[in-house]
Amino acid sequence: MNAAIRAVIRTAIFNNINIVGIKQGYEGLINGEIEEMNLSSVADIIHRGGTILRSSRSEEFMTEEGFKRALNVIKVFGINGIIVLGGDGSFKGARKLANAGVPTMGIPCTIDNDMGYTDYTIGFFTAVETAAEAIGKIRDTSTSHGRANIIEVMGRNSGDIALYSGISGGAESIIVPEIKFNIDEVIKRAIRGRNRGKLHHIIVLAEGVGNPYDLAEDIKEGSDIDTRVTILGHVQRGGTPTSFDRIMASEMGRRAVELLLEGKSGRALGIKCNKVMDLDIIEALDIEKKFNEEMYETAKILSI
Ligand SMILES: Nc1ncnc2c1ncn2[C@@H]1O[C@H](COP(=O)(O)OP(=O)(O)OP(=O)(O)O)[C@@H](O)[C@H]1O
Ligand SMILES: O=P(O)(O)OC[C@H]1O[C@](O)(CO)[C@@H](O)[C@@H]1O
Repeated sequence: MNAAIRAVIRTAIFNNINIVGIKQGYEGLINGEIEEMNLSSVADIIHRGGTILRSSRSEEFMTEEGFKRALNVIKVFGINGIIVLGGDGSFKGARKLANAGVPTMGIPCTIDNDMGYTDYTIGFFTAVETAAEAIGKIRDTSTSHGRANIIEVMGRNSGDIALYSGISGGAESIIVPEIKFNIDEVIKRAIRGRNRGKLHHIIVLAEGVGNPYDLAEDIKEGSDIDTRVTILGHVQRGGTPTSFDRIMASEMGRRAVELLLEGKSGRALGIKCNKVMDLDIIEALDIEKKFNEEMYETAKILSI
């Protein structure tokens, strides 16, 4: 996210526009936590994880009263345009602001990659990299002990982190919310692997599909293979961003400012076939995220 903040601020300054940073997302907007930004405000952050502006989940912004307060702060601070960095929840807020007459742009920043209108969201590949690295490390101990290891990754309702990190990490099974899973098939794979001399066994589980500890019990019972669980958790939300994330963030950040300068509002930035694009934020939110079943099939074929 920092790379996107840097791109927005530098592009604004390049175009001689005064720019402020709103701290803590919509919560900070309501409370007037707003700071003047300059070239140095974003120095030395392109390679840092997290966000210098910090983040929050704001219940208040979703109330009529809270939203009115936000509009008032926008007026008081003389803000003529807002660039929202976040996932679909943040975009719903951005759409509301645009409908209320505040020129608004949305840049997709979420590790979940759960926004249907864009191929990728900023942060996703960094989370995948972290998960894949963890899988590699767990695979070493899986081999040493001859165990099965379940690694639960994040993604809310999206299985993309599980799918991409599972393929990168050579997982034997990948369990995602989009595809109904069959425990017998998972057990069969574990037994098949063991019978042909495989020492490790990696199962990547997307959060929310099921309890990883129950799954471990079932695998142990069905295959007689000792099975351990690792829940990766928030480690996936930090760390040095990948170059691809930084590049997407830089391109989208620049474009978001330029679109505002062109007088546009209510647009969602995204990436399609390696090109930065934008479309109406209402349309963007209506596009359903499609799970990449072909890629899932690849994972199944390769882990035979
Ligand atoms: N329907 C809505 N209308 C107005 N504002 C909303 C709406 N949904 C969410 N928001 C605002 O956007 C904020 C961020 O949304 P949310 O917590 O869902 O995260 P997100 O943007 O989807 O990103 P993440 O991927 O981190 O979950 C919420 O805390 C809330 O203030
Ligand atoms: O950090 P919190 O508020 O518990 O939210 C966790 C959720 O946020 C995400 O990390 C990003 O949306 C999801 O993958 C996860 O389900």
